[in-house]
Order: sequence, then C-alpha cells, then structure tokens
Amino acid sequence: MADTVTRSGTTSPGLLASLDPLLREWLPRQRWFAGKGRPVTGFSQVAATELLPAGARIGLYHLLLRAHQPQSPGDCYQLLIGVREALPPRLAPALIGHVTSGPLAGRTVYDALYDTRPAELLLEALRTGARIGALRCERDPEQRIRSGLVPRLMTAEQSNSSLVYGDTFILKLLRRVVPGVNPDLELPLALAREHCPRVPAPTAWMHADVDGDAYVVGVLQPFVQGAADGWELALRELAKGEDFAAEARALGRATAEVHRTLARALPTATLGRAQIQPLVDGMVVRLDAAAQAVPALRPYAPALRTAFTALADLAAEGHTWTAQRVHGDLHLGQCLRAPTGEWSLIDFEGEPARPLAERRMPQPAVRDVAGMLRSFDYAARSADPPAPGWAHTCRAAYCSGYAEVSGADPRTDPVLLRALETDKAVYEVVYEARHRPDWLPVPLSAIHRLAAADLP
Ligand SMILES: Nc1ncnc2c1ncn2[C@@H]1O[C@H](COP(=O)(O)OP(=O)(O)O)[C@@H](O)[C@H]1O
Ligand SMILES: O=P(O)(O)O[C@H]1O[C@H](CO)[C@@H](O[C@H]2O[C@H](CO)[C@@H](O)[C@H](O)[C@H]2O)[C@H](O)[C@H]1O
Repeated sequence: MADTVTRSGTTSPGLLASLDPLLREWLPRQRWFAGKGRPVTGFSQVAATELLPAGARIGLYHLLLRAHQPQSPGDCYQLLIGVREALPPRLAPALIGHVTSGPLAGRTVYDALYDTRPAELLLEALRTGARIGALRCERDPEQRIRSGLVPRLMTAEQSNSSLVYGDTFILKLLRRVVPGVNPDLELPLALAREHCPRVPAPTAWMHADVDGDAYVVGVLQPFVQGAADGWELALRELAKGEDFAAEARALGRATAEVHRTLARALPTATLGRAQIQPLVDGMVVRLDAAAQAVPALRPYAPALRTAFTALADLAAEGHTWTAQRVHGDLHLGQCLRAPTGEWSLIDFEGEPARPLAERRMPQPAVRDVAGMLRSFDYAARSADPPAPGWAHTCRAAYCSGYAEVSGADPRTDPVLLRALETDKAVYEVVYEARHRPDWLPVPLSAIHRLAAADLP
C-alpha cells in the first residue's frame, strides 16, 4: 500500500516498505504488543506525520500502523520512530534496526521515546496546542505547563509508554489505539469537571485525526511526586509481616468516592433480566475462550460457569442492579499514595483486550471492587510463604471503607461479587498465560478456590 507522510502536505513514498522488516521483528518483542504468540505478517499505514525531517541530525516520524496477523483484522499501534546516522550508547535499548533500502537507507531507526529531543517536542506540542499533520493537541486552559521540563521514559512494566517531565507531568502515549472516545481521557476529564480530587486532572491531550476518525494517542497529567503505588506498598507490608488494613480501608473509601462522582457525571442504568443475561452470556463466552486458550483452566470451567448462571437466576427472580461507568481494570498498581497519605486512582483505560464499546458501558460498580479484591489476593499469593489471611483482612477493610462512603457494602451481594471476581480471575489467567507465564499459578489458585466455593 502506498504510504504518505504528512507534514504540511509533504510525502515520502517507500518509508513503510523500508521499515517493514525491522518492525516485524521489533514490534512483537515490546511489552505493550497485544498480539503475542502470532507472527506479524506486514503493516499498513493508518497515519504518518513527519515531526522532524529525516535529513536533520535527528529525524522523527509519528506513525499509526496496523500490524497484520493471522486470524485477526490487526491492531493499530502508535510508534514514534527516530532516525539517526548512529545511536549514542545511551540510546542502545531504543534500537529498532539499521535500514537497508528506501529513503532511509544507511540510517538507524529507534524508539524515539527514549530520546530527549523528541520527548521535548511532544511536550512543546501539547503546551502550545499544536496541530501537526494528523496530530491535534488540546489543553486545559486552567493548568500551566512550564517549558523546558526534562523528560525521562518510565521503565515500569506498562501496557503503554509514559514519559515523565521534570517530576511535574506524566505523558501516557497509548500504544494500541482505536478510534473513538477513550475512557482513559473521558473519565478523568469527567471527574475533573466534578472536582474529584482522587484522579489527576488531564492537563493536555493529543488526538490523531484520520479520515474523519479521532484516535486519542496521548494524555498529559500532573505527576504525583514521591508517590508509591499500592502494589509496592502492599508487598512491602507483607514482607514486614504487617497488615494493610488501614490502607485497604482508605482505598475502599477512595474507590467509592470515584464511583460516586462518576455516577453523578455520566449516565447510569438499571440492569434487570434483559440486561443481565447478555452480561452473563459475555462472561460465559470469555470463560469458554479462556479455557480454549489455557488448558489448565478446563477442569474448572463447569464449576466456574455456575458463578455466572447464579447471577442470571437472581435476575430471573426479579432482582435488579444499578450500573454506572467504572474504572474497569482496578488493581493495586492503579492506586498511587502521595507522601501526604492521599490515594489517587489512575489508568481508566479498562481491560485493554476488551472492545472500546464494551469498556464504555455502564456496569455494576462492584466490578472495580472485585478487581481490588483480586489484587489483594495476588499480593498475598506473591508473598513467601503465601498469606491468605492477610488478603482476607484487606478484603474486609476495603469493603468496609467502600461502604462508609457509598452506603452499600459489596459483601451484601455475594452472587454478584463472586461472578465478577470469577470473571476477573478468568481474564487474569489469559493475561498471565500471554504476558507472564510464570505468574499463571497466581490466578489459577484463585480459580481453584472460586470453583470450589459454595454458592451462598
Ligand atoms: N499521575 C501520575 N503520577 C505519578 N505516577 C504515575 C501517574 N500516572 C501513572 N503513573 C505511573 O506510571 C505507571 C503506568 O501508568 P498507567 O496509567 O498504569 O499506564 P499503563 O496503561 O501503560 O499501564 C503507573 O503504574 C504509575 O507508577
Ligand atoms: O496495569 P495494566 O493496565 O497494564 O493492567 C494489566 O497488567 C496488570 C499487571 O501489571 C494486570 O494485573 C494483575 O497483576 C497485578 C500484579 O502485577 C495484580 O495486582 C492485579 O490484581 C492482576 O489483575 C492486569 O490484570 C492487566 O490488565
């Protein structure tokens, strides 16, 4: 397919063809690549913007590329490709490869997020509300962005890539992108409008406009300085043999505050039999697909299915539930505790593998509660020796904290809670099998327990 690089209309045919063999090898090795286990057979260009000319000391392209894979329409990825004669040693981890043909022949291409100049250029574009080629930046006029902040790429395990600027801002660049409203921007903006202090308010954001579709490609937020995430803190307390009840309670309160604000800011719904059945069907479909993909899950599948059908049975008896927008993938790593002791929630993208429309649907708020309860279990199972009693105390404290703010204790609806915990554990089995096979025993141990649990 012909490729076009847009920067005030300039074109550079052949760019993609020359990058193709290098990207086929490099992309599947990236942590954020979602199509693990299947080869990349080629690319098509969704958008390309030249940010710095390839002839300069550092060239820079912003690309949205669809990666073709067998048995899938192919996901679209955001890449920032730097071009240099040679890489200085500090950029060695960023290497993509040496181009042998086409307009960049003889040059070295690399992941430009590791490099200072490209990272500075992104912040400057956000600061000035720039429009460059396909890229369109917007910002909150109330927040000030200083120029000259020094960038560094975060090295944490992530589903996307983040740059921190002078410990003042953090820019998340989404890697797998889809057109449409992205909850990772939508929800923090809605919460900011309601002055919710539990979520850093977006400072600026970047879209790529392609054939009438807008893709959210980056979100800049204030950086919570000196913060520790809930996962680190939980592991630290576990290692010391300390309980985490006070923090779990505070986290329960923070979750309920965010839920209360989301319910005020965005549409809610009532789920009766007609709405619960498709939800349950979705859980069963995901379970079947997971059992197909991960053989270790198969023996548990019939027992796990009863967790879902019990929910459908309750709905058939006339029970209803309230649904609202939720975080969608809440776990300890998504909770940051500032040195003041205040908790913030981050990363409202939802489960990255789910379709966008599904992630944006109102759901029972207990879905997030289930995510956190799973996370306490993860932390307790990672301890040596495992500490199930620790997780149990956290569960109780978190649910109590949640009830203090929301007025509703999630434990009073055990059928819903069990269905959602089971659904999450099934998701985790697939996630770990794909991304971190060594961790697979952690969700599998929960599967074992959930499958054996008596129905209330
Ligand atoms: N506003 C923030 N302040 C400080 N650190 C942050 C902030 N947002 C994210 N982080 C850090 O960046 C990491 C990745 O952010 P996250 O939004 O979870 O990205 P991803 O979707 O790629 O997993 C978090 O685990 C956290 O350590
Ligand atoms: O943070 P992400 O949006 O990238 O979420 C994905 O990765 C998480 C792991 O980094 C994964 O979370 C699972 O492992 C956590 C411990 O590392 C644990 O606290 C969570 O409870 C567990 O689900 C998350 O599921 C995945 O979507």
